[in-house]
Amino acid sequence: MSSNFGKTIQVSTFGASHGYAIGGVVDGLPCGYHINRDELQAFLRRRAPGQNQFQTQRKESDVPEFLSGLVDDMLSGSPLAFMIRNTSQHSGDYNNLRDIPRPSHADFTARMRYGDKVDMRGGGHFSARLTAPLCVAGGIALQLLARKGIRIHGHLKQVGTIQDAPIDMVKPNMDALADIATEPIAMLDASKRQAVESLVLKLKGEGDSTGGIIEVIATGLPAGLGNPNFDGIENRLARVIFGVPAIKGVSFGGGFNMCSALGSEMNDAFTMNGHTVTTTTNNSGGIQGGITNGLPLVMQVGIKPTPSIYKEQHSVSLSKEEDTLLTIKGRHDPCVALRAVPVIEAVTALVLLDFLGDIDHELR
Ligand SMILES: Cc1cc2nc3c(=O)[nH]c(=O)nc-3n(C[C@H](O)[C@H](O)[C@H](O)COP(=O)(O)O)c2cc1C
Ligand SMILES: C=C(O[C@@H]1CC(C(=O)O)=C[C@@H](OP(=O)(O)O)[C@H]1O)C(=O)O
Repeated sequence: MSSNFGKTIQVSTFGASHGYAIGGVVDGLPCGYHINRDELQAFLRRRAPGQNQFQTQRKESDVPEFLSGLVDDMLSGSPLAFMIRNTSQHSGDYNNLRDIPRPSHADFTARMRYGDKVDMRGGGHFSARLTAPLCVAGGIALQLLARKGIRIHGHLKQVGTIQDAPIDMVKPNMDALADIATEPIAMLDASKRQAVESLVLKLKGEGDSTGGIIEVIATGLPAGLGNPNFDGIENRLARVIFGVPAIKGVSFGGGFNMCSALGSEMNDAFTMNGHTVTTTTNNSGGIQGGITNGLPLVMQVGIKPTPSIYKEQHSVSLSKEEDTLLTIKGRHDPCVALRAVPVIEAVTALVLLDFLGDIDHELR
């Protein structure tokens, strides 16, 4: 299983949900940057499991142990390697799933690809547990980008059918987004947060799950980042974002709403702001031709409902080759989108840092 991405900043993740540890290696980070470990840990806490009633009850502290590349909290320029020990595996919960695959998890396809010895306890290497190392690498990338004046924040644009207040795509209020980052339901509109809490608790009680849409915004990017035709900002973001489990779609700016609209409604008119070319709207989401135009990068990420639900489901017994009913155990998120906001921020930061490394010699 190959798990790596990046050109100037190369990231790989390793481990399995119920193995000894998970971790990552990041090559190409610059030398001599101080990393604020408290800030990094606070970022990891936003994703960590078992922190409130809206999440999986598996508790992991998710404290990374740095093996190389960080000396006295300073990046040393050599490959950054780290691991996070797993401490709360309940592997017995997965015994029946060796024979009866969970609908819409990776149990069946992993077995088709790798055979019946594949370790799928807790989702194995396919598990969202592997998003913790992404957040370690991405949390560091966010700190490096912040020093270049680049900010990345996300919110839950939608959970089930409940929609958050829209953001201004030309002048997003990044402080407001930063303020809600540690909310268990990262929505700007407090009344919608309450509605989502009720929905998620109701679904949890019923043994069901729901999906959502995360919107991530990056500001402070220079115009001119990205390459045609297969190596643009959208291309590389989509490749890495689809590496996050449960992602089913990525769109930019006006997204799919533009498909049924008119050009006269959607085109972003150019205008001068002093000596800078800008646009009056930002339906392009800050990207045209795969290249940044200097406007905020705006991206929506569609997330499916958690596949592991506690309702009885139809599946098959692989050994008996017959249809059967499945009831699962384990500790699962009723809505994975809630914990995925920092994950999408993290991978966005890694991809953007990778592009900036091409043009910014300080970041090499
Ligand atoms: C933050 C996060 C938490 C997740 N938690 C769970 C979970 O508790 N139970 C589960 O079945 N799937 C969970 N998933 C999703 C599965 O890992 C994912 O659906 C599965 O690996 C199959 O991959 P696919 O949905 O991309 O096809 C989570 C995903 C994310 C991003
Ligand atoms: C452990 C994490 O999330 C896990 C992601 C996950 C899955 O199928 O993706 C299934 C569950 O695993 P388990 O049954 O072992 O508790 C979640 O708890 C984590 O995010 O750190």
